[in-house]
Amino acid sequence: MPKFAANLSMLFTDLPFLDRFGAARAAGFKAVEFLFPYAWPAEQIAAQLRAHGLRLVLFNLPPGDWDAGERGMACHPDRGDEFRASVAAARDYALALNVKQVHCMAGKIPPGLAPETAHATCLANLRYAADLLAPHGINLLIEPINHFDMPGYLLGRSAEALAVIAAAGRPNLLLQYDVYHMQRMEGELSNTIRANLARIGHVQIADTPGRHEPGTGEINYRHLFALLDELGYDGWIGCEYHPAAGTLSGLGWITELN
Ligand SMILES: O=C(O)C(=O)[C@H](O)CO
Ligand SMILES: [Mg+2]
Repeated sequence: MPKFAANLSMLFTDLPFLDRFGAARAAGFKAVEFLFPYAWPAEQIAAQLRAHGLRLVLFNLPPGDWDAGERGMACHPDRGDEFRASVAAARDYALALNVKQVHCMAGKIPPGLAPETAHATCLANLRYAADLLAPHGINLLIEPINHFDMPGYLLGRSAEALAVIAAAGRPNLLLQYDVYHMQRMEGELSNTIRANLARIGHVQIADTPGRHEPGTGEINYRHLFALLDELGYDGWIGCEYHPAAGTLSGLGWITELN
């Protein structure tokens, strides 16, 4: 049976952030992930993980001004200092929270910038980040994100992200394969997973339309979970969906589809 991590940025959102850890454990999760830890001292989050016997498996580098619509800055040529500071901040939290994978959002292509320049900037920044994290045994992940939800995002298809990973030549730079985004952008889920398993460091799930729990839409998750098992995927699967009608009432898919 796959290992599922509760995404605390999308599940249990009726509770304050620090209360979501205990709720996830009570619901049966042994691991969690979320977008950003930076609004809380690492010690407060570590205390929640300890208190509930949970493992933190993923969070993101600081994304720039999220509320203003920024989604990372790795492809922004004029934000090098800020990017390097964001990597250091993520490294410090990852060490304090014993996290082995962090997600670097590539960013939206700045208006007027040639896409080739954005890609070259992103590549150089990812190499820098991967090298800073490697001595600590931390993987850096990049995730293609669908252009319906996030227009202008640099990486939209698995092939684009895999090309960046190949060009970077860093063994700790891996793919975050979000089944929801990939279904919306390209389909070919089984074949893509099968062909690229060695490059996939983390999987995330939601169904479409609606980005709700597995079983609510068009994706055959029973088939995909069996495939991941068959292929020997031993990473975590982040439950990154908006529950259709409450987190607890929407967890039945875990037993129904596995
Ligand atoms: O949106 C997603 O799928 C993610 O995983 C990012 O971390 C946040 O946009
Ligand atoms: Mg995702």
